[in-house]
Amino acid sequence: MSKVLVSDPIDQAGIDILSQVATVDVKTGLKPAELIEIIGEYDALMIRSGTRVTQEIIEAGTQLKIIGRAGVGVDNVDVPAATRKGIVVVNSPEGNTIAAAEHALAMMLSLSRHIPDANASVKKGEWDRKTFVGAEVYKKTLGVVGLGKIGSHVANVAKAMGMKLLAYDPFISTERAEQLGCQLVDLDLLFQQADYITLHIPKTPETTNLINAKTLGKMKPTARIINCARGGIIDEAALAAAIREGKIAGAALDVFDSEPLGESELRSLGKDIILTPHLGASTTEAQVNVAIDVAEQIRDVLLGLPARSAVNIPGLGPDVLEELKPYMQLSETLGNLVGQLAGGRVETLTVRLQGELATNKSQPLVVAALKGLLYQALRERVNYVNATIEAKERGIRVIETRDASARDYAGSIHLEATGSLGTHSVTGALLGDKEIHLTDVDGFPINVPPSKYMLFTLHRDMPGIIGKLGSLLGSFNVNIASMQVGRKIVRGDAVMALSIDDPLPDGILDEITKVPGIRDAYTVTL
Ligand SMILES: NC(=O)C1=CN([C@@H]2O[C@H](COP(=O)(O)OP(=O)(O)OC[C@H]3O[C@@H](n4cnc5c(N)ncnc54)[C@H](O)[C@@H]3O)[C@@H](O)[C@H]2O)C=CC1
Ligand SMILES: O=C(O)CCC(=O)C(=O)O
Repeated sequence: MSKVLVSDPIDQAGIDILSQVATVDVKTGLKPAELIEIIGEYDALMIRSGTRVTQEIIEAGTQLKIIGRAGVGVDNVDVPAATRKGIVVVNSPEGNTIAAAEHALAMMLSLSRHIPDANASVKKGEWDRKTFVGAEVYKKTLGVVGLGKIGSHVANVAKAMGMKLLAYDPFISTERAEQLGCQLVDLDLLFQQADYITLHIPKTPETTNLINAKTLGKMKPTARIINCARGGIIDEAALAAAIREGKIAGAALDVFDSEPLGESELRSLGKDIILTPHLGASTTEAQVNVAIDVAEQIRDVLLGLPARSAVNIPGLGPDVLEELKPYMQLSETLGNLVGQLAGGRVETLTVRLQGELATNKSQPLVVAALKGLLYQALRERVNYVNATIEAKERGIRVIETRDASARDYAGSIHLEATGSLGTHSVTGALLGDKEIHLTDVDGFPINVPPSKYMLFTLHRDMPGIIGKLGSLLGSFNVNIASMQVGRKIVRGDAVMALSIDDPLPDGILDEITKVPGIRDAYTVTL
């Protein structure tokens, strides 16, 4: 049974899902050295923002197949190091969207009305109504930096509160911004005009210290900044100075350059600053959502299935993935089969998507074909993450083609592998209840479901040949489960596909090719 380590607190709903397929150890608060010491035992690691998964930890995770981040940001995971080792990194892109958006909105209102300090004052026994006079958000301008999932929800609610909305996000369209009631503007204009600025962007080289002494200098003295995105987007020293000097009115921060927040001037700015300990996702609902979302993906990957929100493989929406999953399995099976037929080193793999599949996203199907192709060489070390890199490193040239006119089956995949021992091709489709069928081998039409052990022969279509092969296999105690011949013309060349119950004993292939009329024989394990 697989083993999963959960190294940050996650909801029991996630543990229950993981327990369906794995032994789950929950060990929170581990020091890096302690994690390095034990990570080698585990197939999967599930974290929140508390665990920093460094290259060292990834190197020590010799069995690791997947790292699951129960949340959005994966900046606490060395994703390139994981990718190099073929480890899938998954997150929960939407599970805590509402929680984070509501936290940002709560921060904005709390900051405007000094709620935290007023509350603390009353709890101390005071009744001070003068100090805590606030400002309304109604008819004020909110500048949303990053109009993704969280930024969009914030914009929607802020619009309902009567705020005027400006947005800056270089990666979204004017139409999308307009749908959300936002005017898309450049950053300078947003800084100059906004009464409130809320950040909903990832931390990247471009966004690091986006809010600095210079940009703070462009803002209104009444401006307030909310950061529930990532620490490091704001230069904290510059922000503290700007508030202290009255260059802006205040800030509400949930995230910090270094967490937990240590000694910091930010703590001494009174009612003009609100600080929360990275609570954006800390709602019961969000924690259930992210735990289930990520645990399901870990379960799927441990069962050999693709993950729906992997950050280091081609991104696919859950709907698309659901539709594509059976075809990915088809493509992988065909890749494995054609790799074994080709035998030696494959130099070129041609992937042709046919019929209805011709209009589909090809990248996941190509990756799946490569995963299958490389399986014999790399076994469990090849996966959806590293298949492309591994193929590239082996110098395998990949050609993608499409043929929408191929109409034998609704959608089919044709793979052709050319290598040191020649060229072989296979085609497959999903029939009936999405069952994989091989529909062509080396240009000969067949219709067989693949089985674990198979034998393929290339022979002359002539009387007696099937009987001779059957007797030969019988003499080696090999039981044939099914057999089919594919031929183009009577008494011409033909292919025989046999499903057998056990692997072929050593030496039998040579005997098979000695049968008059049989030119070649290939044994395959799928
Ligand atoms: N405080 C907390 O507990 C939580 C924080 N977060 C953080 O919130 C942030 C936003 O998350 P989502 O909305 O889910 O992400 P998202 O990916 O849906 O949206 C991010 C948006 O930022 C935009 N963007 C990227 N680079 C930009 C740039 N240089 N300038 C302006 N816009 C840029 C993107 O186009 C995208 O629209 C992330 O940093 C995430 O880690 C998310 C959940 C909880
Ligand atoms: O796990 C958490 O509480 C932090 C959430 C977060 O920051 C994120 O999802 O990006």
